[in-house]
Amino acid sequence: MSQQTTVSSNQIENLKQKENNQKLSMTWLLQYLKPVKGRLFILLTLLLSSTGLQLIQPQIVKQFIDTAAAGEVMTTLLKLAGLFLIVAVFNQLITVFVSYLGNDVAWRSTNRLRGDLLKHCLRLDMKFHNQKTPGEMIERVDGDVTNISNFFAMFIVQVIGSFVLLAGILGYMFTVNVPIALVMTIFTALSVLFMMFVRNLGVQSSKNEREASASLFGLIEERIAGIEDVQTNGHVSYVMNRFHRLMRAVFLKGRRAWMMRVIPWNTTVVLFAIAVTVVLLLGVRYYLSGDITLGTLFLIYQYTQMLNEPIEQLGDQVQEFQKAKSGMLRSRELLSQRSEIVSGTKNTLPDGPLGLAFKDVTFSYNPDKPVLQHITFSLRPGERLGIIGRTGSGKSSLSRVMLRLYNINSGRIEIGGVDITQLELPDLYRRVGMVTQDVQLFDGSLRDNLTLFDDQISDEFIMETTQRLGLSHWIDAQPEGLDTHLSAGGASLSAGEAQLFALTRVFLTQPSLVILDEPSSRLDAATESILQTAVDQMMEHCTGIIIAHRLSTLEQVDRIMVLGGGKILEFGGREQLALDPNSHYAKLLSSGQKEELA
Ligand SMILES: Nc1ncnc2c1ncn2[C@@H]1O[C@H](COP(=O)(O)OP(=O)(O)OP(=O)(O)O)[C@@H](O)[C@H]1O
Repeated sequence: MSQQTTVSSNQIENLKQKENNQKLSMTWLLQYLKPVKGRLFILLTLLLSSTGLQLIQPQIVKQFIDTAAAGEVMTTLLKLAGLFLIVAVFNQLITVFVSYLGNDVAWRSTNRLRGDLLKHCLRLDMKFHNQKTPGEMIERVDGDVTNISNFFAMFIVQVIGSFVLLAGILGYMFTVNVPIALVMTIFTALSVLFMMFVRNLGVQSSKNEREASASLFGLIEERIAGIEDVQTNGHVSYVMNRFHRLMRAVFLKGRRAWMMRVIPWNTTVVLFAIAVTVVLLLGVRYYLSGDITLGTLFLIYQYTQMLNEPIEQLGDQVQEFQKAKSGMLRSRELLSQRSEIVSGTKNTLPDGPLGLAFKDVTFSYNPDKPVLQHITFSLRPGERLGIIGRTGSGKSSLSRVMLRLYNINSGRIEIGGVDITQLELPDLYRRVGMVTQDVQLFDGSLRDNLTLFDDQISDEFIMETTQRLGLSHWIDAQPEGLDTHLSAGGASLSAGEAQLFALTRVFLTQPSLVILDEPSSRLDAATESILQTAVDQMMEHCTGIIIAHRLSTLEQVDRIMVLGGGKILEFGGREQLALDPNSHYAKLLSSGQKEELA
């Protein structure tokens, strides 16, 4: 009951956080800029210098024109030309460095965000991961952040630079000619206000675009992961059909998002054309009336042209901002997802084999379909339980809830006398081991894959364990023994070898309670009997649960549980049940329905 309360309060918290996302989307990102504030400061200083130089350049040209028009000496003109060259080259160098530093700041800050997102995803519960494909997660951890990164890189450089340049141009123009300066200011203010106003126009469509793109990645990842099934079942054309449909959605949503982003830009282009015309007409009038020199007329023209660039850059940034904002919202949304599995605080499990108790446990993946119903049983430390039952009867689910991959709906599970919800998760995982039917290999050496990157486990212990479990001849056959590099995905192991591999992995951690889900289903009879003896020996030091399809796997267990439709049909001592002709177990044994269980 208490877990149900936790779930609903988590959901409420998620909703509240979703509401706050809109307000917080910029502020929370700033924390990622904190570690790079030194670089940001240098960036800003360079940027201001570059802006200053950009403002000076037309002034030199103005001097040059006025000097030439006044018929001054050649040396003054040459000096002015030389000065212009030096300022231009220096400015270019600063621009290159500003661009480098802008990208550097963006990468440094967003890589931390990528790391936080991945760490967060790895901690989210199975219910969340069941709903998301790995491809979709890649897009969310990397694609969304790349958008934010582009925004960081260019935003800092361009927005601040553009505003300073605009302020410099307009400020100077007021000292030259007030009416022209007023026209330029009105045009600039209109353009900037307009862009502020339409800033959010494309956020939702950009978010939709990213969602469509995440689905596309999800499809590609899922189908490539199941390539064998896709090829052997002739699914290629079906997959291509789905692919084209998703591509179409990406295209349509992308086009809409693009259109929403370019509207502000196009509008400012029109505004700019009008402004240039008015400024030029006024400039010519003042020149003809002798109020300004030819050099000043050029300066006015040049500064008007220079207004275009920062305004365009601001326009580009509005687009980038829209893309980035959708990325920020999605990243923030992901970070605010809370795992339903909350770690407890106790790490007080007793040493040695651990007892286990299920007390009226009910569990379902979806509310409408109960998977485990009122399960009550207990095992003493060191006892072994064999679980049998038809496909879909809930055997694997029983082991998943024991390891807190899912929270139960009601009831209580105790390991070593402690409610598992009160246990620290790392303590639970350290003491309880599970071998499932799926074995995942990671990119790394054979040793790393067996120890799961735990360098406390010695090579001698690995070799001793693999010898007992019958995997040593396979390791010996590898070119570099334990140092052999294994590729991710498991393509280099047969299904049976993978099962031996998984068993070795779990026994290397010396668990106090071990759950073996169909440990020998993919092994031949000879290997199975060798393995059986080894597993029996190793399980002498722990409590064991064996989920089996074949009754022969269960000859050494103390107790038997028969599951059916998520309920316990029978639970008792193996020998007593075997002797009771009315028991399910005895009937299965005598009728030889060994395969029918599977
Ligand atoms: N991730 C999941 N989401 C929703 N339903 C699930 C999920 N995993 C299993 N189920 C359902 O829960 C029920 C019990 O499944 P479970 O895997 O525990 O059965 P099992 O007895 O281990 O079967 P098998 O012998 O085939 O391994 C099945 O009806 C299955 O469809």
